[in-house]
Amino acid sequence: MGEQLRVAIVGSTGYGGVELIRFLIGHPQVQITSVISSSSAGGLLSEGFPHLNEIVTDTLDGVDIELIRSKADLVFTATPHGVSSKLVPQLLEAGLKVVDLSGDFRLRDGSVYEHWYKHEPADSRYLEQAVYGLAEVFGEDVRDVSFVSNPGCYPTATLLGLIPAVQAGWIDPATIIIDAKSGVSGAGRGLGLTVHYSEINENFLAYKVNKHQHTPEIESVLSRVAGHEVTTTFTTHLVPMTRGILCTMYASMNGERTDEDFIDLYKQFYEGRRFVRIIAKGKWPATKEVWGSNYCNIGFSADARTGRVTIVSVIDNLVKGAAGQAIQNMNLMMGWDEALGLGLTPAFP
Ligand SMILES: NC(=O)C1=CN([C@@H]2O[C@H](COP(=O)(O)OP(=O)(O)OC[C@H]3O[C@@H](n4cnc5c(N)ncnc54)[C@H](OP(=O)(O)O)[C@@H]3O)[C@@H](O)[C@H]2O)C=CC1
Ligand SMILES: CC(=O)N[C@@H](CCC(=O)OP(=O)(O)O)C(=O)O
Repeated sequence: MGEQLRVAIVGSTGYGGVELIRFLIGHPQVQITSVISSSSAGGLLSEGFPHLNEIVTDTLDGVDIELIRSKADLVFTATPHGVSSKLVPQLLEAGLKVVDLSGDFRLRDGSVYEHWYKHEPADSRYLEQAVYGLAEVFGEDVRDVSFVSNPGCYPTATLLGLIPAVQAGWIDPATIIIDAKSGVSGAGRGLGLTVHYSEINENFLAYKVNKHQHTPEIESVLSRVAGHEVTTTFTTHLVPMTRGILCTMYASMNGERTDEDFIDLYKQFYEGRRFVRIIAKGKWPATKEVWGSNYCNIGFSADARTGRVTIVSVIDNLVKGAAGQAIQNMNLMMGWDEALGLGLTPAFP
């Protein structure tokens, strides 16, 4: 075994951060050399996360660029929107490789970011430098680069489900409707009324309707694939479960297609990509089939009666939607097998 890559995690006390740690502990080419917290430096990570007791014994470092530079070669920034935009440029200037999990570098146009995220955008030089890491589609772009912007959780499930059909011209992009549902860990570890047990338990609600910050990310990628501007209706819902995203997507078909046609098209598109699984005809993906794993499962029904296709995709928001895809991107950046360290089997039941 060659020398291991030294990795630091900023935001290691958040849900994305601890999920990165869970996978990176088993990564054969990586050593975690710094777990970082802006509010608990000097404390033990495992104090707040007893599931890591006697597994991770590290003391939390503060956010100190010089210290990070001395300890690490690559940094995962699992930090909130508005924090990454300021922090990542400093890490890049220090010569570090970066995979950012936030939304701060996913949109090239700073004014679009400001409109949807309500934060000041990052400097345009760094927005231009960021490579969008939807691994199964743009994985080649990521090879050998030093800065990857990890896709959003909803866009990952949505785009993996839509891109092959849009690229083939089998659906009319103008008719796409995306009906997305997420478990509450998608909102992070911070406390708030919407994730309060007594308010989300036995409840089910739509939120950010026509205002969700992932809308421009989905539209810009679909526009890139379609070759013309695409707008979509994208509605998010909160489900009383911990992990998982399920997206149901509808679009009008161009021409007559069967379920088998869609299955064949998608199997061909994702050939050799181990983390996308196309479900057999007549079956529908469920979030439990991907729980705790980096898989995305996709199923179809092409309806001759309405001329529309229904596409359903599922991911674990914390894995394929965040930490897992970030590690997949690191693997691609380093020229390694994309599945390294990503333990393939979902937890069931
Ligand atoms: N949860 C999910 O399913 C997904 C999340 N994401 C994105 O990943 C990022 C992390 O999300 P998630 O882990 O859920 O969020 P959490 O709220 O659980 O964690 C964020 C962490 O960031 C740290 N942090 C806060 N402010 C600062 C700061 N100024 N400097 C450095 N660190 C700071 C906090 O730790 P401390 O106070 O210890 O520093 C906190 O634990 C976000 O941008 C989120 O949008 C992306 C896809 C899916
Ligand atoms: C359930 C829930 O609240 N989900 C979050 C998902 C956003 C997220 O995690 O942030 P990114 O934009 O970095 O992907 C939301 O809808 O805003």
